[in-house]
Amino acid sequence: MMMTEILDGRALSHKIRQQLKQRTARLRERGIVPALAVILVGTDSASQIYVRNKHRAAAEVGLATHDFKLPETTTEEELLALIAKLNVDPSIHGILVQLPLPPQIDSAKITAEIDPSKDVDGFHPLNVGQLFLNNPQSLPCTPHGIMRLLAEHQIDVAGKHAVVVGRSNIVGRPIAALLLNADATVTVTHSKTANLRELTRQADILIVAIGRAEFIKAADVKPGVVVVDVGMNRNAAGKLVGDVDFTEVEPIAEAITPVPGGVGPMTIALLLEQTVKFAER
Ligand SMILES: Nc1nc2c(c(=O)[nH]1)N[C@@H](CN(C=O)c1ccc(C(=O)N[C@@H](CCC(=O)O)C(=O)O)cc1)CN2
Ligand SMILES: [Mg+2]
Repeated sequence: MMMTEILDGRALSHKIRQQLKQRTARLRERGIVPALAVILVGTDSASQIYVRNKHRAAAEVGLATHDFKLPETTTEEELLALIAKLNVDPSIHGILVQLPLPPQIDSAKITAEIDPSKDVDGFHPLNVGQLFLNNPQSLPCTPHGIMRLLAEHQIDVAGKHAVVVGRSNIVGRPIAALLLNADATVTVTHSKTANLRELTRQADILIVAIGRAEFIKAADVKPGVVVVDVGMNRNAAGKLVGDVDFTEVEPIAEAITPVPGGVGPMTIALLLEQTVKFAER
C-alpha cells in the first residue's frame, strides 16, 4: 500500500526562513536593512493575528517592520496619503495592506496606488498583468507558496490537469495563471460552475480555495490526486478545518496539504522572501 505524502508547509516555510536569515545578514553587511511596512485598518480579529504573525516572522529573519494600525473609520484618502508617503520612502522595500479592508475603502483603488516595485503581495494590476504574460515580477504570496510546496515535493505540473476551485484575486485567479505558466492544463471552477464535482473528479492536481468547510469529499476526487487545500474555516466544534474533508480524502490522495500547517505558513514565508528580493535589487 502507498502512503499519502503530507505536503508540510510548516517545515518548508521554516527552511525558507532559515535561508532568508542569511540573505538579510548579507544585506545588513552592505548597510541595507530590508524593511516591510504593514498596514492594518480596523480590528478584524483574524487580520490582527495574521499581521502579528507577519511581524514576528519578519523579525526572526532580520527584517525591519513598520507597523501602521489605522482605525476602522479610516477614509480612502487617509489610506492613500499613507501609501503615497511609503512609496517615496527609500528605507521601505515592501508595502502590504492587510485584506479585507472596511467597506468604505475600495481595495482595488488602494492596491493600484502601491508602487509596483514595493508591492510584496503582487496585487497591483501591473504585477497581475506581468503574471498573466508569464513574466512575473512580484507574485501573490499564497499561490507562490503553493508552487514552491509542489516543487519541493518534486510534483511536476507540466501536462497535468489542474483543477482550481475558486476564482478570488488572492488565490484562484493567480494560481490558475501560475499553473498555466508551468504548462499544466488548467480548469477554473467556482460557485456558479455547473457539475463542479464532475470536474474535480478529473483533476490530477486539485487546488481548493472556495471558503466552504470540508466541501470536497472522497467521491469528488480520483485516486492518486494531489490536493492543495487553501481553506481555513471553523467547523461547528470551533476546530480549524480546510475546504477539503481531510479524513475522507487523505487515504485516496497521492499527496495532500494539511490545515493548519499547509498553505498558511507558506504565505508568510513567501511574503518575507519577496521583501528580501526587493531589498536586494
Ligand atoms: N494583504 C494580504 N491580505 C491577505 C492575505 C495576503 O496574502 N495578503 N492572505 C489572507 C490572510 N493571510 C495573510 O495575510 C494568512 C492567513 C493564514 C495564515 C496561516 O498561517 N494560517 C495557519 C493557521 C492559522 C490559524 O490557526 O488560524 C495555517 O494554515 O497553518 C497565514 C497568512 C487574507 N488576507
Ligand atoms: Mg494551511
